[in-house]
Amino acid sequence: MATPIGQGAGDARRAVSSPRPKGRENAKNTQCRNVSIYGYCRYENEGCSYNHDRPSIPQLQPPPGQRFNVDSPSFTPLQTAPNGFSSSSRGSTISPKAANAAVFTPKTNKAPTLAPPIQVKDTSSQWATHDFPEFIPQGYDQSHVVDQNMGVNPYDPFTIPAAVSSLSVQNQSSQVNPYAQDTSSMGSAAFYQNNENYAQPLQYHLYNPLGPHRENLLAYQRTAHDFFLADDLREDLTRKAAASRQTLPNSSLPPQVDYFHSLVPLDTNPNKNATLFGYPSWVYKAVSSKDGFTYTLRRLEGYRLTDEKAIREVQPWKRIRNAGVVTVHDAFTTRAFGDSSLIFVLDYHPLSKTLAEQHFQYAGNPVGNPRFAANARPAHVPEQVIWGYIVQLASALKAIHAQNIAARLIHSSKVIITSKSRIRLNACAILDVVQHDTPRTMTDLQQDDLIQLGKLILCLASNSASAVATLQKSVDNITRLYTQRLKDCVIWLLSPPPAPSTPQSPTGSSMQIPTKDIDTFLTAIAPQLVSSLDSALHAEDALLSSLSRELENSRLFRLSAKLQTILERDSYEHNAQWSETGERYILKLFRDYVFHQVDAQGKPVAELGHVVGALNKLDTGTEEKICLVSRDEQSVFVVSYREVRRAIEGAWADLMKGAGSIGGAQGRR
Ligand SMILES: Nc1ncnc2c1ncn2[C@@H]1O[C@H](COP(=O)(O)OP(=O)(O)OP(=O)(O)O)[C@@H](O)[C@H]1O
Repeated sequence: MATPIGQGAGDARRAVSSPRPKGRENAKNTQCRNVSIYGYCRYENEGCSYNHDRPSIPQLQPPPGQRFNVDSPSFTPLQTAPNGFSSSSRGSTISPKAANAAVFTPKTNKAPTLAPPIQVKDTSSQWATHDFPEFIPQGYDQSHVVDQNMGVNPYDPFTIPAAVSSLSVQNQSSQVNPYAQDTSSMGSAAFYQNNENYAQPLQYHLYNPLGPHRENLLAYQRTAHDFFLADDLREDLTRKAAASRQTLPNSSLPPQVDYFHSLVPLDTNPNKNATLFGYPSWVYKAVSSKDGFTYTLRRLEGYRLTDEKAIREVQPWKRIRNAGVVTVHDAFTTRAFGDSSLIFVLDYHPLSKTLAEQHFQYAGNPVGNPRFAANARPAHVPEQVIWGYIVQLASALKAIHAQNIAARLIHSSKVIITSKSRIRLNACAILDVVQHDTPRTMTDLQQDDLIQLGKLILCLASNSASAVATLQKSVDNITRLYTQRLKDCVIWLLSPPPAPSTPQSPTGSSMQIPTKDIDTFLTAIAPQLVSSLDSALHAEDALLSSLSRELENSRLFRLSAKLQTILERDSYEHNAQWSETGERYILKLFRDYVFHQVDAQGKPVAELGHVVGALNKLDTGTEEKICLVSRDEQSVFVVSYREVRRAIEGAWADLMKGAGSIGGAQGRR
């Protein structure tokens, strides 16, 4: 435990090598002030001249009138169950005498918190009637024997580690402990308690970042990036979160549209193009009062529903769950906008852009889209990106055609980019409702999907939304910047499907004409599928790695929260353990050590690396020692992280014993 090393101040960050206390002539008559709570003076072997009286350690003796002999029951440790408790079943090798002997009951100063009830035969056994000396295991480091006068907990081999006892408190009160560490391996932890060779369970060593290591960098050379989520990813997620929370007070939009409220327009283009749907369309973000989630509402202005069956066309779309399709949730008509409008409820993907906004100059906007500079030229789309789009759209079409429906609208303004190179079809189900009475067959519509896909790829490869107007020329131009394979792919998609009848070859045998459908297309682009899958797996690895950094943050946050929950509580102000000589005083000093560092001139030091490093070492419970200095610089303690950790766990367990509920009144104070 904490070893006070006397008066004097020092740099709290200084490596610990404190001078030996000076002796005095009559020091032997004076009780050493450097004795730790375990009765151990670290300078004793180096000639400390103070008095180190300790209580004598009783040795294992037979009770009076008895001698140990071969028939004496030998001490056999109870078989330890995986949970660390002694098993009640005894081995068959115990002699009958041993079986009749009283159960060995360790004498401790404090009842163990979690020990299972031990049955003591109190009448028949002489062992129970005599004052049996305390059992000291061989090889036990006696420096841990406690000086009773120090008033702290003695060493007790049966004491459950604080972490376990806090667990027990948690279990007893059936509360969820939000600060609890993973206790899945506590069974083995209990088994190895106080063992010299005890290795910390693996979960305490999770913070083991692989290189490059930044420890040797100076504070100003480090960035928060070293410890937390990458800046670009964090900013992206934060901006998306902010966008999805955005509201528009005082807007002229209706406050309520069916079960949606808080409408915010996503459409910044006031010039509506009615050619795609046959109606001008508007897009809003809105919050559902059914589930509180944010959705996208696409409104077709001026639509009048004449046939109830039309709106039921949305049903099969609700079943489509594909990463390349914006999920359709519902459709309804409303008069909330002062007209008769048709509303489609879709998933909301914050800050998404359409392919047209991303890759083309906004052709339909004479004023110029504010997101693009007036003279901005669209950048050339790399072939790898185009293949990525093809694979995603092909996968979406596969899922759609498998449900015996068709996308019907694959257009650069109706495909959105939701994150880097991630696209989704965004106008599904709309034409199914609006053109409900179309005479076209499903096969025809599905064939048209492939042609529309070919046109979209052609536009992307030509960097122009109007490339389809000069189809042949645009196709010929593809090979200037892209491979022949991409050109072949576009030509195949644009070409009409083969005739349904199987023609006869000149020799009279039937010829196999390849069908034109999404399955054939997927087979043809198999190499691109593989490379796309590889890219997706790499992206997943990168995200998982980022996620693991956040995992550490949550662990450290919980540890820090635990520390702050324990410290500075009114109810503990007059508690001896928290006094300046008490066992838990070091927790206050440790808090100062971690968060209130000052330099030699007394100026605040705010070094994130130090905070993260110290909390990690605390969580791990390393044996590394640190020097804690009181604010008045009159007391200096040398403690290991392990000791601080134990003190925290003990204090936390005490706190939880008195807590009504962990998140309750006491917890919130
Ligand atoms: N599901 C969605 N989630 C988030 N944003 C969306 C969603 N659907 C569309 N948006 C955004 O709304 C804006 C308008 O979309 P819209 O489909 O109306 O495109 P547009 O270019 O305005 O086409 P049109 O000229 O046909 O109106 C775009 O910036 C788009 O990114």
